[in-house]
Amino acid sequence: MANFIVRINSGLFKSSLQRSAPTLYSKPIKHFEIKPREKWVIWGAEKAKFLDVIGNKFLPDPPLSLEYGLKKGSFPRVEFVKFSGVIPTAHLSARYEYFKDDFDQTCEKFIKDNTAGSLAVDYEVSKTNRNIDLSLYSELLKDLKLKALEHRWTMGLSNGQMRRARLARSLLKEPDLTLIEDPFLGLDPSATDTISNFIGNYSRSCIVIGLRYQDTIPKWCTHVCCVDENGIAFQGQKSEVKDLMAETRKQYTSNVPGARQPKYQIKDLVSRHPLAQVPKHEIINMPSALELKGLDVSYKGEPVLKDLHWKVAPQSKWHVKGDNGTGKSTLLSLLTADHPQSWNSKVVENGRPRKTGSTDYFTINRNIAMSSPELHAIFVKNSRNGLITREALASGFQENSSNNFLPYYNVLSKEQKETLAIFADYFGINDLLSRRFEELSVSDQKLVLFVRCLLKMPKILILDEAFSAMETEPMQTCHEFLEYWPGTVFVVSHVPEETPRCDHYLRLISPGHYEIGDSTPFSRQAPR
Ligand SMILES: Nc1ncnc2c1ncn2[C@@H]1O[C@H](COP(=O)(O)OP(=O)(O)OP(=O)(O)O)[C@@H](O)[C@H]1O
Repeated sequence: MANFIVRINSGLFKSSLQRSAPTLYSKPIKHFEIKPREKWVIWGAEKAKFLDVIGNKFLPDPPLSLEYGLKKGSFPRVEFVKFSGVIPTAHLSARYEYFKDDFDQTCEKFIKDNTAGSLAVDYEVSKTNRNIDLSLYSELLKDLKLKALEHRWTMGLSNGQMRRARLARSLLKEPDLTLIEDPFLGLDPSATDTISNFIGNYSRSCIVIGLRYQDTIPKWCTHVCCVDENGIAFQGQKSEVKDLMAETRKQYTSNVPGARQPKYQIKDLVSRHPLAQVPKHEIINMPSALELKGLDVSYKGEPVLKDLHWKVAPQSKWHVKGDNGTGKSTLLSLLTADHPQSWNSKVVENGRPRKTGSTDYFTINRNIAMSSPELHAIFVKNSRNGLITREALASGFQENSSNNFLPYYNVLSKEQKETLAIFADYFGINDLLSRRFEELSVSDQKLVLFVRCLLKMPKILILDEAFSAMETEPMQTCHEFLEYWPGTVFVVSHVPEETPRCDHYLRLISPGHYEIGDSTPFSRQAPR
């Protein structure tokens, strides 16, 4: 067996066999090599593309310029762990409506990934004949803190829980090379430590992770490869490239003045919001935008939210905090009526209790817009059918549903088209409008989803991990914009740098335990 895991020698890469197909980078990659026991971080805005290169997703030219150090004749076993949402295709409502048949598998089955079945029938069909190493299975469950979730339904896992399950599922396949993009996004600090320590100590597969310029490089990392649109910018042992990294980080994470030169100003955008013209004294006298009067939510008798009292004034900005699995998404899905227990007189909107018959899903959602990992996953999936960015944005005007992808731009009124154009200009996404959503960088996709949820001028804006995976500059533009936004805002975010300024916070701790308070600026997170 060769003494390397993967190696590139003078390779150009293409996405198609066609002669005229453009190459991924203008110049060949001279040399890149990962040896056993090395722990690499692929670093920078173009990390996803480079992970795909070393994961054999592009065609190397010449063919042997990309090699895997395996026994002759065997295929490289490469696993990609991508965390774009909960189970792809699961909209929030599907997550909470009990066990639609496409998704009704337990966490154990999801991780073992060798049979398919449905609650509709009482037999299962084998998907593979691979042998599952049951001792590895138990080890992964223990190390990734999944034991208690083993018999739970996969659809009901929170984002953080699902990430750990996905990682276990990939590693159980005993890959030679495991590629993980942004392994820490959306994780609370203790889950971040769990996953980071786990990856650092794991020795049964070579794990390579992709991180953004602004991310902290984990202590266990031995080598860094910085990539940009031209390929490898620099690479080497972490200690050798330390200074280059500091310089690069400074360059990319500071605002580049003049890079975006919008024709419009924030006031031109927010003045379109119905609350923008309402004087302060009238806002103060309005009923609460939302009030929870002792809300309880449980799953099969297990409480998640218990006796929750919460009053939200119009125009206030809230940071909804809490460790993975404490019920943040459950709470938000209740607000958007995606949760079966949403018809609850303990939920009071604008002074009116929400009882069955008193309002409906569409009326509620006329005033709410959101960006969330679930929605992101659905957009990526839909864009495989050709959804372009302009249409992705236009769908933001759909009054009643965040989940409608039929072409809509041509149906928009003149005023709506103008709003879309002004927002696209301000956020610097004009050049993306005719591109397919799926082709955009993850950072641009997130930016488009953010802009999309502003367009219908919602009274309530829900930003669930809306800025994770966004590059610093566009994120700062969005945060600055939110300072002037006249609607009520709920933010869910685990990372201080990704959290826009909020006036208050609600911290969910455990069922029946929560804290409400005024936000203070975040202290910076301790490095991992
Ligand atoms: N349909 C369901 N059936 C059973 N349990 C569920 C269901 N939906 C959610 N849960 C459980 O309820 C708890 C709260 O989940 P929720 O997704 O609301 O947490 P969260 O705070 O948003 O987590 P994260 O930060 O990881 O996104 C979790 O333990 C989750 O496994």
